[in-house]
Amino acid sequence: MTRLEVPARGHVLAALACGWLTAAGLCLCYLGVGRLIDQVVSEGAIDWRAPALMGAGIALAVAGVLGQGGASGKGEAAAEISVRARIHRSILARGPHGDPHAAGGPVTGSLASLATDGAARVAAWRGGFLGRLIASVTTPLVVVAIVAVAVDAAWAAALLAVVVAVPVVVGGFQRLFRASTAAYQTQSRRLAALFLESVQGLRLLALLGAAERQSRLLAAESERQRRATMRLLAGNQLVLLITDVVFYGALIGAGTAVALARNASGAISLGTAVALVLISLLLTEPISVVGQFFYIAMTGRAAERQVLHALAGTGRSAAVPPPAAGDGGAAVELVAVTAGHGDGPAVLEGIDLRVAHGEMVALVGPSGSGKSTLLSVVAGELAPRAGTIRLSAPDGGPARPVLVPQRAWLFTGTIAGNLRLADPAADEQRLWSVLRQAHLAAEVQAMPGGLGARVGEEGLTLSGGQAQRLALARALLADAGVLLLDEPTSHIDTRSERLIIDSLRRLRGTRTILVATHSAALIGGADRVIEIADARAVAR
Ligand SMILES: Nc1ncnc2c1ncn2[C@@H]1O[C@H](COP(=O)(O)OP(=O)(O)OP(=O)(O)O)[C@@H](O)[C@H]1O
Repeated sequence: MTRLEVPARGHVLAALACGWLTAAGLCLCYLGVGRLIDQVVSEGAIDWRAPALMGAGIALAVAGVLGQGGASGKGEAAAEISVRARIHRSILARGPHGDPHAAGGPVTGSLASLATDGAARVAAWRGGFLGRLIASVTTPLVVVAIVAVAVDAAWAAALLAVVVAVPVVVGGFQRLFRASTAAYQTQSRRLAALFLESVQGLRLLALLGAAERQSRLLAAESERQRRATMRLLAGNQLVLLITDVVFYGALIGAGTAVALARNASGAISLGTAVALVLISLLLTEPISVVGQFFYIAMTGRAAERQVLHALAGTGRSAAVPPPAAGDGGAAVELVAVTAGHGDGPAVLEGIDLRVAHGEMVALVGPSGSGKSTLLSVVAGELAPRAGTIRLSAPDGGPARPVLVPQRAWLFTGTIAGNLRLADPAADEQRLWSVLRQAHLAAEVQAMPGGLGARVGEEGLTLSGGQAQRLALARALLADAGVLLLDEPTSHIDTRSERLIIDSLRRLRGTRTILVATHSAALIGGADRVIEIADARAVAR
């Protein structure tokens, strides 16, 4: 997996350094304790050096802990801002008209959830936790190195061997339990699929009189799932117990045994032996982060993979070059354009089309003939396989297209929020103006909260016609010279159809409009009708 670029490297290194500082401080403090014991035992008096050593050690450890907390917090904040900004840019790159279900790309709604929860998880892992994790895992090596240099090389060498052997033993135990985790996941997936199918086919099951049977099957499957869960939990508890016992037992036991042996042989004093036993407690530091590792790192890495996948999806669609500016003679000009989807056959072949400024052209043709494909190509969503597309403003500069897809996509939020996706700076006056142009102002005024009325999951359910007019208003707010409408009146009530057609009539002359449609009323309102048939465009 390639890694997500996160601007938290400095903070991670600072957290690592602070973790080491804490370990070094605690080593000093314990050595001070050892010295104090030696003084009391052998001299019966205490001079200033032992307490000074302890004090200095505690000060270093406190500085390390505070510094690590600060660095982790700052790293997490920096990472979260950066990841969230990249996802926001990716959402904006899809545009207000972006098809949330564009081929191969992630659903825009899931991008929004990635930008909130996903970004926080990635940040907690890469910005906040990574430095602490590396510090904890490497603490035993730092401690062993300090002891080797400053106290007793033999104790350090013996403990180094144990420090290296323990993770290997624990890893072996965990591998033994991997099979039970896999079995649990398979069982889980089977139950989820069964539930989903039962809910989707509920009506059919009832009609067939099979609902009772299916519910008994679900109950049996749920019981199997419960048992698998309990087995997994029991297994996990055992792994945790073994891990704890092996880590604590081996490290503290070995640390104590070697220290006592060295003291018995006269190599180190009693105080130093006690200090080494205390220091061996520091060697168990990695175990303190294992639990957090599974939660923060696993969920963070999973979120990171999703973010990378989502951003890669945007990269592909952003690779479509924007249509070139023309000479100003026509608003839209297609020359010998050939286009298709993926590796499929060409849907459009050698299309030549000129649309004048302010003209409204209806694209007609049988279903599947390529009307939507043509609009995607003009919108810059789909790169043509051959040919040229030019969009120009009346003054000769480049013109911006905006596409309103067949299914109006509304985000959970307010009416104003949905409109402002097209122009975040638009004031209320402009919002009302585009709503009036789309013949939706009166209905929004009547909604509780007006522009602040909530739509989507926790709010009002707009009718298909209202949603389509809101999408049209949003496109008008984008202030694009070329308006591309994909079947704006299909699947909506006749009143909404009439209102949309009237809106488009009023827009004629001010915007260049290409509208793919089967509606006779809409076709009747156009300046010109172009039929797409056999992959070619023919005037009708
Ligand atoms: N994302 C896609 N991937 C692969 N093939 C596609 C994709 N979108 C459209 N097609 C294919 O391209 C052809 C033209 O489809 P298109 O949607 O452009 O037709 P249309 O004229 O707009 O149809 P309708 O009137 O039903 O909306 C069809 O054969 C369709 O199956």
